[in-house]
Amino acid sequence: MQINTLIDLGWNHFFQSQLDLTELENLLPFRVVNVQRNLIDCIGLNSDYQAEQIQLSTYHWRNEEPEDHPTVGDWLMLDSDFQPVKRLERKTRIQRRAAGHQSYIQMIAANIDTLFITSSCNDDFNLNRIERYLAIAAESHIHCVLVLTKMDLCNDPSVYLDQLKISHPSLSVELVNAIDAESIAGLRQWIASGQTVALVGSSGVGKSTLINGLKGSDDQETASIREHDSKGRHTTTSRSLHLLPQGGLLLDTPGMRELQIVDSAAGINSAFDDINELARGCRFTDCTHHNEPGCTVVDAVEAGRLEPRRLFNYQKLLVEQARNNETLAERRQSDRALGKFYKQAKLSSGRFKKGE
Ligand SMILES: Nc1nc2c(ncn2[C@@H]2O[C@H](COP(=O)(O)OP(=O)(O)OP(=O)(O)O)[C@@H](O)[C@H]2O)c(=O)[nH]1
Ligand SMILES: [Zn+2]
Repeated sequence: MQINTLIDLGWNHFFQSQLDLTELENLLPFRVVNVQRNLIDCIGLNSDYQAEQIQLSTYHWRNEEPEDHPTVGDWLMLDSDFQPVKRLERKTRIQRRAAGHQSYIQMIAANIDTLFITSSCNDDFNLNRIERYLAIAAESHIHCVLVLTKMDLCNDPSVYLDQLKISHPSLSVELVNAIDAESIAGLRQWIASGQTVALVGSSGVGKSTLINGLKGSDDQETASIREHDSKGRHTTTSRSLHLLPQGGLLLDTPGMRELQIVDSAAGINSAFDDINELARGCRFTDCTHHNEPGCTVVDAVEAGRLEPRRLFNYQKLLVEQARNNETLAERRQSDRALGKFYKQAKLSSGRFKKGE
């Protein structure tokens, strides 16, 4: 697609408002489209308003924390020699804390507007996994759309749609055959011009098929951008941020594809706000909703107003999150507590089943 304005690359008021007049006049915003080892590819408009791809070294950020290094989706401000001056604050961020290292945060992607949680209409469909992705997105207030693929291979998609209606009545769901261009056309409503969408989901659900379908066969994004680096060499790298022919951008990196761990309790609590709402009535403020007296969450499960599966998944994600944020020494200590949790959870689920 032709890049005419920065808006085509996802620029908006949030980024512009971080600059003063002098910076606006003298610096060029470039968006990071790929990061490999010590090299960063970014696209922006040069001073003649021509789209240009630049390759930078990460040297400028050598003394900064890993989370402050540029990641795919970031906006960088460059001077007229295409040298980095600063990185703009991120609107949203997907990050991962390296297991066992409380301090090491690795950025996976930045400035995603919408997350396509991809699942197929078969055995891959798993509400717990969908909730895990919802919690990751909630951590950074990223809007989610559930894309259910392989509808053509499924006799009765209503089996899945009905489950979603009960568990997640307000979640937007798109049922598609990822191989069929007409079928995926409806997804475009979620990828408006200047919007950045990322895909997550298990291997084989159809993420690559969707990306290729949305990009279309006439892949002109390479042709319309001049490639240039500081040494004037041309570079060809496969990008992680793709410009779509109708506008909008698709972010696809191995890190996004492997996304598993929910990093913050805030994300989990926000994705399970119904449980938090119920928990306000619990007698104890630190109620774990297992077997404490006066627990309104357990009451809701027993009364059929909350799925036991959903409560268990919430508790499991919180335990996992806490464990991921521990140092190795703390982790050994808490392994015993984790065993206790599973025992307790098993007892509770047995109790719920009896009550059904
Ligand atoms: N019939 C049908 N086949 C599909 C659909 N979506 C994907 N497939 C097929 O499923 C297989 C896997 O699809 P991919 O797009 O490679 O899956 P992926 O999610 O990118 O997998 P990873 O690269 O491992 O993450 C391919 O053979 C696709 O052609 C669909 O909606 N209907
Ligand atoms: Zn409780």
